[in-house]
Amino acid sequence: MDKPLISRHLVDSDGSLAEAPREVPKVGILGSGDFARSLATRLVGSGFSVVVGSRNPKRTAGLFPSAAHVTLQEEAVGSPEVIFVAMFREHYSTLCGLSDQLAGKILVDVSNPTQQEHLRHHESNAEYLASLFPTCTVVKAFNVISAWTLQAGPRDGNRQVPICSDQPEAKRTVLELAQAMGFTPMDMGSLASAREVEAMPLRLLPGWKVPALLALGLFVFFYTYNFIRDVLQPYLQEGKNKFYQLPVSVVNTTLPCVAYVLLSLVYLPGVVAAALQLHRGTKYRRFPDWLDHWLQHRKQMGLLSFFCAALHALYSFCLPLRRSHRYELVNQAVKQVLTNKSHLWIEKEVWRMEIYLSLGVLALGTLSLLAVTSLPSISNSLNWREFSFVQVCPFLIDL
Ligand SMILES: NC(=O)C1=CN([C@@H]2O[C@H](COP(=O)(O)OP(=O)(O)OC[C@H]3O[C@@H](n4cnc5c(N)ncnc54)[C@H](OP(=O)(O)O)[C@@H]3O)[C@@H](O)[C@H]2O)C=CC1
Ligand SMILES: [Fe+3]
Repeated sequence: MDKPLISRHLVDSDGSLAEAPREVPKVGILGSGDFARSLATRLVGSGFSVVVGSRNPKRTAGLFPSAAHVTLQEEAVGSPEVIFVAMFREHYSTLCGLSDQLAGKILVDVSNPTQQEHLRHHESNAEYLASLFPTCTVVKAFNVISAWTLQAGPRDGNRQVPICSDQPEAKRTVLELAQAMGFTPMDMGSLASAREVEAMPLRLLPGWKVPALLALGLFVFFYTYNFIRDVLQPYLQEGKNKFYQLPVSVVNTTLPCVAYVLLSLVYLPGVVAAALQLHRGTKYRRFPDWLDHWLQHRKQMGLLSFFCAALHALYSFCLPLRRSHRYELVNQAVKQVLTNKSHLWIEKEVWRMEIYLSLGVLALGTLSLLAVTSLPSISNSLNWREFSFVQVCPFLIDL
């Protein structure tokens, strides 16, 4: 995305281009790492003029979109009112030489501490930055957004950006900036909340409670149904004792049911959302809360669906290991010898197994390939892997 998507030119009534009356808002970025690059790409794409401050602009300029101006730190902080500090906490103090140029500006702290750093420091990174630059206004924002999401663009699931600052005017400026970039800003109050905001990405498995409970509920429901159908009914009606099937067979029949329902719940909200947009005739209105929550849980439901499908594949490959299966095989072989008929060669079953095996190997191969190719993005986000998992789920469920 080299050029701004939002043109700053206006079209006159006669069709000719006229200059926009407003100046292109300029945003500064200090740092030239992964986050800075993705941020610059998104800002340029959202119509902002971007100036990047680097210790070594010659080396890093080629990594940024051509519309972004990459220069030395001291030159970059001159004109923009809003400056993103895309650096780690331990390097903040190296900026102290720029204090005079930075005076009166809005500094946006995007940093994320590690678990150890979070426990070690009692004040948040944003408050530390504010203490180093008392003449600036520090706003905490964008730390929950990965470099990958910034580059790929916000999705329904992860577009919320918590923002906090002690200065309402500066906070409003950054809120508007986040909105212009396609995110949904969330006002978290004063800078004292920064510690809480910085803890957000550290929370393990956020948003897993509802999908996990849903998967458990579905499992209990389908397990009970399969138990009644495959075990209880034959016992009551024909006196057959099939209770040995409870740990493996019934579980294995239940898993794909759960996987399919979860997978359909991953795709369904997208369809509902599209239908709602068509009905409303616009895509610029908020979805109702229930749909928003549902959309936000798609990643977790997709991964749980994949987990159930993978478990089903594993169980299916282990089925022939059971003693009961060996007994059935021997039983059939004896019958075959006695009746002199080839009962064991059931053409349909043979083909079924061949196709299952080949699909299984294909799915495993694809998964390994995806795992290898997604390694570079692992540090950034789960999104790509979520996409891959959801795509391969139907293959695995069919096993
Ligand atoms: N990567 C991500 O997905 C996310 C990152 N963040 C936060 O963004 C910030 C930057 O992260 P990221 O871009 O991944 O990190 P990188 O290591 O890729 O980039 C850090 C940048 O800091 C600059 N820098 C300035 N002074 C120093 C110094 N003394 N020593 C080393 N580097 C220095 C460097 O730019 P130069 O050499 O040009 O001066 C360097 O490119 C961090 O605080 C991180 O927590 C937040 C959310 C997500
Ligand atoms: Fe199956």
